[in-house]
Amino acid sequence: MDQNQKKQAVARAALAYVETDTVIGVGTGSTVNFFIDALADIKHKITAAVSSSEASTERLKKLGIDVLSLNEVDSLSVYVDGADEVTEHKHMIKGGGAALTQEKIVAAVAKRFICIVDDSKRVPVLGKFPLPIEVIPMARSYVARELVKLGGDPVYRQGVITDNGNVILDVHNLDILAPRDLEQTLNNIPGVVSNGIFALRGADVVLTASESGVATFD
Ligand SMILES: O=C(CO)[C@H](O)[C@H](O)COP(=O)(O)O
Repeated sequence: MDQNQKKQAVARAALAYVETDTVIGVGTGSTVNFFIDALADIKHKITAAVSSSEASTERLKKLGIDVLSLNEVDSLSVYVDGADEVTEHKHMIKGGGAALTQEKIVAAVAKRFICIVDDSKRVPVLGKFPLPIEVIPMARSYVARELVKLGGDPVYRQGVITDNGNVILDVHNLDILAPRDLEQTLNNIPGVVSNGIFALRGADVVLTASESGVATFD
């Protein structure tokens, strides 16, 4: 089974968490793209979707799935998204696709966060994957200096502008042993819009695809 087959298998497994006649939240990335494609087969089951990126919105609409803005809904039954890393505590690093801020907002509204990954994303401790941080452009150098003080090595993601008009710093070599504390600390740096640690609101269910099938961890 190659990585794409694993992504497809875990994406299909997430369909079991889609509740009838509800609005669902949809994440961003290659794993979620398989989920969107699978969702198209049961699109009449749901009322609509709220998307976390322009890319996912475009894919959902192309497949005939109604997309609402988050301001039009009070709640989401479920939010389905991938991750760059996930631990046994269901803490994640996200933002490899630069959509972390909208992902965090849409996830916050959802009753349940279903994280869909292949087994390459499961880690004992977060931090091998460089931590994405979305930053207001004029604060980039200041925020980078603050990140160095915290022991990180920030790298400006050249040529990437987020859907919110901001830039991304990818922080290497951060010690993420206390993810909830670090998530809060990073949020408090002026100029940081959001950071890719999802621990204060982690996943509720992690579905992991491996050679032996899809495992559920809840
Ligand atoms: O956080 C994300 C995008 O901002 C993605 O969920 C994360 O990067 C995983 O992507 P993929 O499924 O392509 O590996």
